[in-house]
Amino acid sequence: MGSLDTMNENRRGRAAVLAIGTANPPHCFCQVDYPDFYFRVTKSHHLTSLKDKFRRICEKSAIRKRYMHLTEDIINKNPNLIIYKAPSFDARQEILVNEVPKLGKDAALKAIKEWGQPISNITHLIFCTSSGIDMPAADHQLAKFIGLKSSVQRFMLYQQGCFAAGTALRLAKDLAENNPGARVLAVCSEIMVGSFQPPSETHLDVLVGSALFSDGAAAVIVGANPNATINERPLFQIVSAKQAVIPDSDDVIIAKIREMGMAYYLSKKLPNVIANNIEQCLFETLGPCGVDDWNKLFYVVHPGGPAVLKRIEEKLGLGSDKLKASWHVLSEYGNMWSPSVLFVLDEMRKRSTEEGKTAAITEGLEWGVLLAFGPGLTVETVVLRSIAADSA
Ligand SMILES: CC(=O)CC(=O)SCCNC(=O)CCNC(=O)[C@H](O)C(C)(C)COP(=O)(O)OP(=O)(O)OC[C@H]1O[C@@H](n2cnc3c(N)ncnc32)[C@H](O)[C@@H]1OP(=O)(O)O
Repeated sequence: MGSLDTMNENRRGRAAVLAIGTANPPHCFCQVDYPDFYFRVTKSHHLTSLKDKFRRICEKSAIRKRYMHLTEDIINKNPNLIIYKAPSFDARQEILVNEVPKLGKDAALKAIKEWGQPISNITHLIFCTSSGIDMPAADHQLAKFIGLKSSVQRFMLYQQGCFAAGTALRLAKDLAENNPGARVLAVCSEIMVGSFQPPSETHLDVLVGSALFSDGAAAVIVGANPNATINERPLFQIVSAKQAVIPDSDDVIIAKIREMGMAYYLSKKLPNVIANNIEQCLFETLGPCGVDDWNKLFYVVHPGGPAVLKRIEEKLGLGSDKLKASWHVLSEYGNMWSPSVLFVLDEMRKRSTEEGKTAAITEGLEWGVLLAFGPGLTVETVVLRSIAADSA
């Protein structure tokens, strides 16, 4: 691992995550109760074999609970939401353009509180969502909600799916390292009202998404040269950030925005395609530093689904606890798309605090990697260096 230290050169001036905040809507659904709820509110009782299949998927999902903005009341007020392919775009949009920035605000305010600096010190805003689309966009709404100054430089990343947090960290790193004094607020916020569909015998992938997807938002503050005199503390340095597209995988995740809302398709190949290509992404990033034992890193992996995490563990030969933060987020929150991987990052540093480790991550490891993936298939590989609380 010695040559990873070459990545440590010029570490002054390198961007770091300075704070993390997360938020969920108030309604919590227990996974064990969800099949009854889902088939009742969509008036699909008669589809008994589909319900049995959905129950099997829920049982295998490794999810204990999820949070959702969507309630029975909202569904009753918008009856087209439960008719497969019925035009319902306007009703979905109405909810999303209002709620996505609000949920983002809750996460952003938590991150800002932890950071402890005045909101006026934020110089850049990155907002990511695949839930709803409007102009002025969700970044503008969030800036108003939290009172960002009007000179803040905004970047809106729409429709990147589950890899968007990796893209946001990559962009935040560039901004923080190339604009002296920059403090970047990056927010990912998703609400599944756009993708909610009733069970359909002709579109079985809907059962998978309905069992896994959930709502959440996460925010980070990123900056270089943290100012210790005002108590700015780096949690994770962003050492490098790279995007790659897996060849011939365009058809593995598809999401089409249509009058029926988001029509998504999840190939059964997905867990294997990701797992078969993840080592190449790690080699390209960490191979030149001589890293060949993947167990010497800590992992912040998008909890796309249990099969995805299992296949990655198998392919990389990881010990059974290496992805435990991802499994935990999957269990307690489900797959929230873009914010998921930032929930995992948050979980990592919370665990280390509880376990009294000196480094900011479990197992006391200094070097780690964040892996976020989504449509394309696109993989974001972000190398992180954990900063020990006592040496920050
Ligand atoms: C949005 C983004 O940008 C990024 C994302 O995160 S997209 C979401 C990525 N995640 C996925 O696609 C889910 C990956 N799959 C899984 O995690 C698991 O396969 C699972 C939870 C769905 C099922 O668990 P499993 O241990 O594989 O159980 P398994 O018995 O093989 O499958 C259960 C049922 O689901 C069905 N199933 C699995 N994957 C399916 C798919 N993609 N489409 C339709 N049905 C599927 C199986 O056919 C099976 O049906 P039967 O019980 O009738 O035989």
